[in-house]
Amino acid sequence: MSPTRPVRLALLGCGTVGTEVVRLLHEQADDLTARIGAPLEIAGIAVRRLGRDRGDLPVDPSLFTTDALGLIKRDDVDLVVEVVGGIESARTWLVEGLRAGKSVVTANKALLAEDGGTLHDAAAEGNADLYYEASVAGAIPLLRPLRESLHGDRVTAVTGIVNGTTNFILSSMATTGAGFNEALEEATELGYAEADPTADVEGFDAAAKAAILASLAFHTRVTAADVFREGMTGVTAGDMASAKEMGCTIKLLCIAQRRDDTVSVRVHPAMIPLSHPLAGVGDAFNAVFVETEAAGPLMFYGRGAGGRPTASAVLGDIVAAARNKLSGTRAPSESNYAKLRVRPIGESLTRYHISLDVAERPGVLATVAGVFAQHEVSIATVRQSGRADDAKLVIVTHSAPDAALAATVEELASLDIVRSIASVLRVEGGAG
Ligand SMILES: NC(=O)C1=CN([C@@H]2O[C@H](COP(=O)(O)OP(=O)(O)OC[C@H]3O[C@@H](n4cnc5c(N)ncnc54)[C@H](O)[C@@H]3O)[C@@H](O)[C@H]2O)C=CC1
Ligand SMILES: N[C@@H](CC=O)C(=O)O
Ligand code: NA
Repeated sequence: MSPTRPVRLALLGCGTVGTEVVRLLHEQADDLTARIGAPLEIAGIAVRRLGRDRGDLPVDPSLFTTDALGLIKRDDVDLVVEVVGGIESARTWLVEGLRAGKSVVTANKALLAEDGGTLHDAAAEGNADLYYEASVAGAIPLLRPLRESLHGDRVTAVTGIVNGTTNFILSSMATTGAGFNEALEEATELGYAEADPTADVEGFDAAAKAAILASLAFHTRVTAADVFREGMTGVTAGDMASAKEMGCTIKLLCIAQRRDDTVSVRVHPAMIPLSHPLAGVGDAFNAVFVETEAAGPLMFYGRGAGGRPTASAVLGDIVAAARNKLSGTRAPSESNYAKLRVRPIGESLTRYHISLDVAERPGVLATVAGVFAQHEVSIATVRQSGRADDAKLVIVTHSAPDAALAATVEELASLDIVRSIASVLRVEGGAG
């Protein structure tokens, strides 16, 4: 294309992120033109409903259309920017655009984690770019470092807080004692939550991000179905209080680890010591540790959710894709040569914090300890409190295969002397 002709983009979606993309395109138009070497122009904006009052959004109303596919197919569209979300329609749009040689910028982690392979294949077919920095950890530049800067190194682990909504809720529960519903409502108002916040609180959103991170880090296609997922709706005020007593807090973590030629990828709430760097990551902030063989530990921190921070990442990708268009080049394509086996959760090494209500009579502790021994799970600490019917045991284990820990908990639950299992939490980072 001629360097003087504007680069024209089809914007799909004008919600929390889409409106901020429009604003940034408007506010930074001159700088963007200088950085790209040609102006960026919005060719059209696909929305669900026409005629909605969009306040002071700096855009010509005639650009709105409800025909996303028709917009993508237009000859004057160079780039497709998708900030709608969801799977089916988005997949159709993006595959159509990529196959036709239109580069794509998307924030859609759900689609990338479910069927990223189809998008990457379509990008290769159409010789187009597929950028998705906003899909994981919002504004934080994380995917480009994994996709480019660290390609001379071997990543061994990626651990982090990658969901802003749940971090906002857990931080509120830990610091102000706010209730779950109240904190979720506030996170939704602030534009952090997904259209269906179940995706946040049940860990689906973090699991999608974990799959994307693991795919990039380990040069292996990892999908959401490969990720062990447990949400944070089971975390109670009691768990938080118990964590506090032990000098810990609770965070929803994404953990992807390489061991030999296998990887494990999991998302679950975990107890971590207050001295752990992730413990201090509050509000809707995200933080991700990347450990590599040569570089050692790297930490990425910033805003993982919210319209404007996410739009920043989208704009960065738009600039990269527009520059490539103008110079007739393409970003590095998908790297999935390693094809490592994904280990099931049962094979992952974890530690458990188990809180039990038990009968207070001689031999109870020995019986409980015997169950751990039988499953070859070693106990790190035991605390007993209360008397008579109120006796409570808090046990923290050493690291063991998750399957052995789960079997231990199952057997404990079946004992007469165990009145109830008050909580089971995994432990990370030396807590306990
Ligand atoms: N809000 C955030 O903090 C972040 C969001 N994302 C992702 O960005 C994407 C968009 O998220 P939000 O802006 O928060 O969602 P949103 O729900 O605020 O916006 C989506 C917009 O798409 C529109 N839409 C639905 N169906 C459509 C159709 N057929 N044609 C055209 N428009 C249609 C909706 O009316 C809505 O305005 C999602 O994939 C989300 O996972 C990624 C990172 C952060
Ligand atoms: N709902 C997500 C938005 C960003 O990806 C979150 O809360 O992190
Ligand atoms: Na990012």
